[in-house]
Amino acid sequence: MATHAVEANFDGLVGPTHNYAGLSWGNVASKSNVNAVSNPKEAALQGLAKMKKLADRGYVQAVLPPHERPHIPTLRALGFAGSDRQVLEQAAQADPAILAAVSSASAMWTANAATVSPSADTADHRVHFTPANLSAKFHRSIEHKVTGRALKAIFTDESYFAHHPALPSVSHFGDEGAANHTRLCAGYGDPGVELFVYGQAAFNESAPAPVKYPARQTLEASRAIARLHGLDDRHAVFAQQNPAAIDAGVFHNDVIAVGNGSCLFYHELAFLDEGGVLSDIRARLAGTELQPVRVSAAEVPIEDAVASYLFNSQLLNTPDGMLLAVPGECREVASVSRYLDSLLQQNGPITAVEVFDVKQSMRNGGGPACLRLRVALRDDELKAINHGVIFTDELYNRLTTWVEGHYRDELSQQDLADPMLLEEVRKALDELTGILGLGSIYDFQL
Ligand SMILES: NCCC[C@H](NC(=O)CCC(=O)O)C(=O)O
Repeated sequence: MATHAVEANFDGLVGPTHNYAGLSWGNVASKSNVNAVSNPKEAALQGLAKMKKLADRGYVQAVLPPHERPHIPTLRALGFAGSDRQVLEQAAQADPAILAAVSSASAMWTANAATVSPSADTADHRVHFTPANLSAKFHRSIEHKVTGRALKAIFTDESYFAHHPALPSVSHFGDEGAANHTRLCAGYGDPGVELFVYGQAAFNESAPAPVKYPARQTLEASRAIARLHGLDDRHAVFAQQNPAAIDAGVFHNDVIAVGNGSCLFYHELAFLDEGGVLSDIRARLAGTELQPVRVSAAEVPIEDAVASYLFNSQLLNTPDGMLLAVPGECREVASVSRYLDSLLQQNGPITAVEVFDVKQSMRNGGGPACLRLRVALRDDELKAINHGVIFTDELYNRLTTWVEGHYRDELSQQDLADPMLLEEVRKALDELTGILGLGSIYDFQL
């Protein structure tokens, strides 16, 4: 009999400094909304509403905490000194771009928090976690330490869970976590095929690479993660992302493909070698047939896929098929809306579509799939985790009250220098670790 397991979705709770700083070259939405005034309260409530809707349908939903921002220890490491207030003041004066980078709420996109390999795939049969170094962007490269602390505070039992430090933080080992990793399997408890998608081979200068925008993930990083997690050749496939897709604004593979169970939903331009990817998966997938759902450029031009974030959807099992949880923007782009209608007529694995409003996050290039980290857990593993982060009606109510009490409904780039903001954030986060039962994970708490 197959082992029973579930997929738990760990959504990032949007932090109180959610703002639009245009920090991500290659991410079209981030660049085009630079300097817009954000609404952190609305952003956090939109995220909570998504979690609530999915929890209400019976999915195992959990939350990962936001990070401490602005991050004063990083500013100190860069030479700003004095009291916390003076550090802020100096940074704001000397280099507002640095202040913006250390103030980003980007840890909300937990698809980039880590790569997770379920125990059915790994050599020691534990669930393995490696926080992503996110070395391609300075504002994201400062996330992995606290991410690692949060994951260790949740997945505490070492007989079930193994934690690795992030890979060396240099471009050769650029790693963006689960956004470039998807798992195909029969059931969540069965051995699966982990598909690692990379943008570039770092140690081979003649290999194909994008020319306009950076490739954030390297083959060498993906291979290192597979080694660390104890995945042998039966459980890992490495595929190069189409460089042309990166140059069209597909900065992570989850902007152009998503997999769940035996289904791979993808755009024809997602991979450099589409046929090779499918046959590599098929050769390894046990107990089920791969069900590819391929979207052609004639149906949905790649620009429309990027503008709508069609593929940055959550693909979830339902009793009679799969649900595609899409961002609202999908109904605003004509080709995509038409495609979604036709998808439901196809008699394929995807049998339902539901729209989620995560506009605040979308304006920084993060859709429903970016906001969640998937962790497949056997029943005994699920039991072993710290349950303070599991979503219930009670937690939803507490977090909603917490957001309403601590978050601003407007934040501009100038506000990032406000010393009151730093105080508000620390007060809020200190309370949050109590609500979630995480102990001390932030630098200001240590
Ligand atoms: N998976 C979605 C990640 C989106 C994220 N955006 C940002 O960091 C934009 C932040 C800003 O521009 O203020 C990124 O590009 O890594």
